[in-house]
Amino acid sequence: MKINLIGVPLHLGADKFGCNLAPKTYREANIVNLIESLGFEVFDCGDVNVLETDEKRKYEHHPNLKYLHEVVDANNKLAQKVYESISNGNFPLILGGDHSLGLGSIAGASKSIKNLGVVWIDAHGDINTDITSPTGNIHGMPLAASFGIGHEALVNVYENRVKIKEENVFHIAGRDLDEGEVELIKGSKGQFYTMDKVKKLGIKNVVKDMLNYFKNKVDAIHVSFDLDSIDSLFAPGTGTPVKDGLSVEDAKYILESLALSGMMCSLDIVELNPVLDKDNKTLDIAMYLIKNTLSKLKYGLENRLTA
Ligand SMILES: NC(=[NH2+])NCCC[C@H](N)C(=O)O
Ligand SMILES: [Mn+2]
Ligand SMILES: [Mn+2]
Repeated sequence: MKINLIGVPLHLGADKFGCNLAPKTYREANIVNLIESLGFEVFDCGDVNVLETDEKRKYEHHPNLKYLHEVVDANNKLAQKVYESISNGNFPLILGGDHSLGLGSIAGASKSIKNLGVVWIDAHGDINTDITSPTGNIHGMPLAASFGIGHEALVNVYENRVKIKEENVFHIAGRDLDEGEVELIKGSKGQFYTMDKVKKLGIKNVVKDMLNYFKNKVDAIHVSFDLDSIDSLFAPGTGTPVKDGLSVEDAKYILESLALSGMMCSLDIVELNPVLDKDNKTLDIAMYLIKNTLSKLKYGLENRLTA
């Protein structure tokens, strides 16, 4: 198994410059060497090509889906890379970029894996639609679109089908939810462990619930990690920071437990904004989490084979 690095220099889904620079920042911080030092072979697939556009064309395709055409195009390309990586027996590590890239990751992973589970770790719900979104930023919509709720252009990214079952979604660390998102969660078949719930239960119990929930339920799990799930005090370098979030150790524990479970097939690390970061704090956290998570992947594979 190789690790496939896939960079997604996309910020149009966030409508804020900066997170498009993150893939370059990770490479300059020697992410490839870091992963190789864990004993993995790394193949860097390079960056997904993002179409050029400009501010004036934001609403060209839809009044509340900014840069719709460009975001969909980038996700179609990403989905193909993720699909190829997994179907070749490799592990795609997707480096964002804004979180709209979850559309493409999940589309690609769910083409290889029939019954895909998704763990979405995020201060935000990312379950808005063009109707409920207060901003029109597509990075607030990818999770809903993946389970079939939202504009058809997002739901049908890459392939005309709903990518995952709503009940296969496990969301952790929500604490900045919009009205429409709260409504959707109320009637949802997905699992939503908000920050309040995390604090009440403790992270160990959250992870226990998560692993039990997915046991015998899904074929594999795609993990989508938004760095703003971490408390903005520790991780200031994101476009939409929120306080009172996960500690770095909480995040580490969630991710390493998923790696050790043997169920994780792919991983997004999103929303690093190097322009907003302070002393590389957020970059360092991201690198630390990537290193620790991947270092546990091998044990996960063994666990899977012996299970
Ligand atoms: N991936 C993210 N950081 N999403 C932030 C979304 C913020 C807000 N809920 C919106 O829909 O615009
Ligand atoms: Mn997000
Ligand atoms: Mn977020």
